[in-house]
Amino acid sequence: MSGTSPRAILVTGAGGQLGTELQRCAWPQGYEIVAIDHDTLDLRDAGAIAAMVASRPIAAVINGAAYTAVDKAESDVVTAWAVNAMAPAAFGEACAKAGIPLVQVSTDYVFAGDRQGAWEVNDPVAPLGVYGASKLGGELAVRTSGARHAIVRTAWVVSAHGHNFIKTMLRLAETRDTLSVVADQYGAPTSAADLANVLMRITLRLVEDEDAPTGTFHFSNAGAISWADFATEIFRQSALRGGPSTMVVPIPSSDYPTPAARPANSRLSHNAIHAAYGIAPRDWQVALSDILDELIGATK
Ligand SMILES: NC(=O)C1=CN([C@@H]2O[C@H](COP(=O)(O)OP(=O)(O)OC[C@H]3O[C@@H](n4cnc5c(N)ncnc54)[C@H](O)[C@@H]3O)[C@@H](O)[C@H]2O)C=CC1
Repeated sequence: MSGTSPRAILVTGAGGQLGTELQRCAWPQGYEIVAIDHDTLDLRDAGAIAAMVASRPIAAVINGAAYTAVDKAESDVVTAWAVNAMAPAAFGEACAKAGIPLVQVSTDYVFAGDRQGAWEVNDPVAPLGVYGASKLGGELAVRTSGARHAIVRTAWVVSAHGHNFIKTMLRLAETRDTLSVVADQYGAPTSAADLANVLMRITLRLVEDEDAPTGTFHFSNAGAISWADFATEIFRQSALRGGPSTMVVPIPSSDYPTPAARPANSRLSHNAIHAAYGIAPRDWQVALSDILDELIGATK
């Protein structure tokens, strides 16, 4: 690409789990990642979003930022909707105007989680709380914006950075002999690094191929477990590395009340993303191992 300027991909949520991994991805030569966060652009400001997209040539937007404080959202409805619904609406409008694709990240929380099996992309949505409802608002805004788009729903995002279940478990294990963990909510963890790679692949296709598949897709790592199972495996693999470990006591969600209700079943089907993009996730245990390698070190 010598002599031509690189194609810029605007990434929001630069300091978050996903944004961090998107910056670590092996983007092909000729691409430049413009990763932004609060300090550059407050997503509550729709006008600033429009100005940002119009301010320079951009090849695509990946909107990975979100108001992710699920419990806090229950009492901070306006901010949750501003960041999770109005900002995607502004990106949708701006991307449609600029004629560039938009990749929007969404969540299993758009589903009620009230039946067995893995959720397909067209299954009925029925969010249980403000976070899920506001993310669904974002999906609808993007879908109707006129921008060429991919909406990628994910769940249980974990990585070596930021706030997530793995880091919380390891921290608590340092000081506790036992740990009570919810055993009646099911899903599959998603490595932020694996998700970032998938979003990179989709974004590159959308930029380079006008006929690339658009619409709604699901991505998580492969498997189906409860949070208690997840914690048990974290401690098993951590102990192998000489890291913190403790005993997991499985409890029902009713013993761990939270302001926001969570879906009991968060399993996401990979049928759509496999059919459209040939993407098949690796097992969650293998992804967990990579994260623990980074957090604790390789197996002793
Ligand atoms: N963390 C999880 O378990 C799940 C996350 N998701 C979705 O995946 C995506 C990525 O999540 P994570 O990386 O885990 O989130 P995170 O909480 O680690 O990062 C969120 C990012 O959004 C930015 N942000 C929030 N409000 C902003 C504002 N007003 N202006 C500018 N930036 C703002 C934060 O500064 C941060 O960089 C999000 O869209 C989230 O809704 C979906 C399902 C589960």
